[in-house]
Amino acid sequence: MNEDGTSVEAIAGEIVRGYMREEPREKDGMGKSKQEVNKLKSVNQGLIDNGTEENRECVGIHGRISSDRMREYLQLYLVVGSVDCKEDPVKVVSEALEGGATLVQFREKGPGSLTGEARLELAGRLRALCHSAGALFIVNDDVELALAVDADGVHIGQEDEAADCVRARIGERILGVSAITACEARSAIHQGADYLGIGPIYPTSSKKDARAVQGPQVLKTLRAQGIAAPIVGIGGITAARAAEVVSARADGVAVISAITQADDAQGAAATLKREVLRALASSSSASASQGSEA
Ligand SMILES: Cc1ncc(COP(=O)(O)OP(=O)(O)O)c(N)n1
Ligand SMILES: Cc1nc(C(=O)O)sc1CCOP(=O)(O)O
Ligand SMILES: [Mg+2]
Repeated sequence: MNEDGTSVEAIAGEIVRGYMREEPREKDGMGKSKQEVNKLKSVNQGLIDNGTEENRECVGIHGRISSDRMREYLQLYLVVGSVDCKEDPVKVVSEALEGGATLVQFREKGPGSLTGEARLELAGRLRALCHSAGALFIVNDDVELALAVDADGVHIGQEDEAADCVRARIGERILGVSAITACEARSAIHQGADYLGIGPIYPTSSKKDARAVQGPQVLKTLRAQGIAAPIVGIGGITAARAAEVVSARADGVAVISAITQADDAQGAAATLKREVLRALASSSSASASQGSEA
């Protein structure tokens, strides 16, 4: 509850309704024309429109997201908070979406991060941007914030609230869980995870309390141990390393610095996306030719 007696949910509702009322509009908050927004949507395949039936399918009205759909959204996953960005986070996210990011996680944590209404407002703003571009919007750690801004889902780690409790609180929204062992992965899936975040694959400077570096081998090992769930690799991933991560059988890559610290966030996202798509195509043609030899 705020000092004036308004609840966080009420403020969030107003913010989110404000964005939803205004869309679609001739120009969005970033000054994009309808044509530009449509172009963004076509960059992001598997599209959702804010407030349409197709959008609701992704966020839980029609049941949990399918694994196939989840895999598509994991292709280029931007994890972002205001402290990660060299520039205005709204600009960074907008450019990343233009470059082809398919999912954005709002991870507003650490020294200097936003709190209270500013945090809520930024979350609402990024959610609206993501939906305008046909991307998903997920909140890190904070279930209350995710529900307040009507996010598509929540990402939690092994040290956060238990996955089954979060699943109960978020209904059919998307649940992502961090894991590195097959035991953690199986338990997360059993408790309702829709995808797994596996890392750090490489050394990272973006998370001070990251676990030991795993290398891409962890992905192959998990697959060999029968973990078939949608997986995104995270930690130290750059455009030069993205193909290696996907070839090790991740469905996509999650990055902070490769986009938020780039001079050209759109270009960085586009290059990452191209590498991911190229690696996915060559993995699927390799498995098709293995199948035809069998
Ligand atoms: C996609 C993705 N994978 C892993 C993480 C890390 O989550 P967690 O271990 O809970 O650490 P914090 O991000 O909360 O510091 C993630 N955020 N996203
Ligand atoms: C948020 C996060 N989680 C990690 C994990 O290993 O679970 S690594 C990480 C930070 C990723 O940032 P960058 O792309 O800049 O390395
Ligand atoms: Mg966490």
